[in-house]
Amino acid sequence: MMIVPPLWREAARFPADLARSVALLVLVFLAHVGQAVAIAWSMSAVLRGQAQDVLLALSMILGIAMLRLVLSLAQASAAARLGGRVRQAVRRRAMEAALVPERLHDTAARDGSMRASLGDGVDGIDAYVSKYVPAIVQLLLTCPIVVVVLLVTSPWAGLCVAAGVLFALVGPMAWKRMMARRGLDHWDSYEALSADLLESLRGMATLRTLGDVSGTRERLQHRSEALRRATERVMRVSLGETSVTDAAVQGGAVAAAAVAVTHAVTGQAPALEVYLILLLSSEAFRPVRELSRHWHAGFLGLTAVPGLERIGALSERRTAAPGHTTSDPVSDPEGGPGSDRAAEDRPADVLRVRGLSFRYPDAPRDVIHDLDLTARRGSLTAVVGASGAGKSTLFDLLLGFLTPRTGSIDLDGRPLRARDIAVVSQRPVLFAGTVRDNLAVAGATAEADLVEACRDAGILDEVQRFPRGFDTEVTEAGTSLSGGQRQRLALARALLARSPVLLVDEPTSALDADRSADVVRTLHRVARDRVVLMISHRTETLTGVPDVLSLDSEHLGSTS
Ligand SMILES: Nc1ncnc2c1ncn2[C@@H]1O[C@H](COP(=O)(O)OP(=O)(O)OP(=O)(O)O)[C@@H](O)[C@H]1O
Repeated sequence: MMIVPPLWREAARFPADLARSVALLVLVFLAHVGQAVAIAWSMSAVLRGQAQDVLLALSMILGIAMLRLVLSLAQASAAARLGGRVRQAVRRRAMEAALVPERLHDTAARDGSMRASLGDGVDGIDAYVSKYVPAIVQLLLTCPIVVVVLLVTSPWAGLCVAAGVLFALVGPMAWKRMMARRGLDHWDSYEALSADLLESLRGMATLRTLGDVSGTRERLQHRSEALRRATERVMRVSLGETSVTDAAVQGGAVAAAAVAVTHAVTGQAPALEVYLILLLSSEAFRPVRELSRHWHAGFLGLTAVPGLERIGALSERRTAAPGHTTSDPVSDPEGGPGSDRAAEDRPADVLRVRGLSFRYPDAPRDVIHDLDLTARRGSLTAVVGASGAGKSTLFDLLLGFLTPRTGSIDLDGRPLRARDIAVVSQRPVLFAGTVRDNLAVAGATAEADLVEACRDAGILDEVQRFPRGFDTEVTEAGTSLSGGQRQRLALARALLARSPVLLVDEPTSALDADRSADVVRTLHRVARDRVVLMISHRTETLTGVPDVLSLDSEHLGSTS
């Protein structure tokens, strides 16, 4: 028996569904017992030559069989409902825990592991909760009743069955720890293979360029081999568990049958009792056999728990990456950076950063130290600095993805909120869907707005040349578009957000000189209506920018 407390808690979150599933399972079991009693009665009636009783017993058997069929169907449906609800709740919590800005800086997080936990891990929990938990409860409720009935009918037969049930339950516990260890090893191997595979697929271009495709294939084959070995080890344990359970069940049933035969031979008990002992002792082991049948379900659930706990799917509270908090000082309570669809058309005048300091966990010193910065509506503000100077960190602080150690970030004298900001990153993310879907992430969907934003971002002519215009499908991660097109589409999306602050990280890195000049002109124009802060590595983009701020190793100082 594998009792996993976190999974019992998941089941207990839906007490009505759990109770319905267990109650129906118990009723199905009682139907089996009723049928066994009716069979015993019919057989003894045959022996006694009482045709009327035989007919009555046979119709009872038939009636109970029909009832059992209906109950079994209802039970399967109740179990599926319970499993489905638990699965949905766990996935919801996993999404809440995963889609947080802190994850951006969680250096231990691997997307492939997350995918494995959300897919097979959650399925494992469903199986445990919908099949294994009700089977345990059923066993605990029903086995003692049948054993007591048997003890009353024939103490020896009752004792044989009780010993068999106990041995079937306690026997496999002898290697419980080994079972858990092998299960977790198996899960770790599976997670590692999933994560490596996903990263290899994403990095295929790099692997090809570096000529390491075959090396990666080999590494994945090693992983796959490790998973195969782990699976075999698990199967061996499973075989052991099944053998012990089977031996206990068969041993108990045979011993009880021997007692029944002895009664029959010595004439100690009437035929009805002998048949009852034979049939009930078999029924007493039914819950044990069912539990054993769901062993795999229980095991899947058991192994999925650590992965799901790691991503915070088994607790209501959001988990933060190590060293970070889930609080968001630059956004208001309703609007975390994840809920920041910009809603405000109202322009703001000045973004002011005062005394800002930040240090990465375990880093020896601040990456941003006592930083002051002012960016105003009306003209473009650029931030320059050597690689590693902290430009991206500054943006992450402004966006609320990181929590400053000290300092404040204000917009027109009030704390900056995540929803005040639209952002164009160096490697903008586009999602699978149409061009329109990708632009609609920012909120506005009116055709005229899309056209205007795309024109401003210098992408309109290309979108209009696409076979289906705004309804052209963009493949996952925008791979069907060029780097420059992705960047300009992201700029259009940011313009549509109409946020009072626009952060742009090197907006021209993927553009040719003409396009680059166009985009910079657009930014100058946009900066008349909102605060625009631009990270720049290219000096040509700084032409005409009145405020160029240089981020040196520890603080920001104006060079303009
Ligand atoms: N998650 C992290 N954990 C620890 N240190 C980090 C982390 N992210 C960045 N750093 C460190 O912080 C410093 C600033 O990094 P940041 O990415 O902000 O620089 P940057 O100016 O944007 O560089 P680039 O121009 O190359 O993009 C670097 O020394 C970097 O190694």
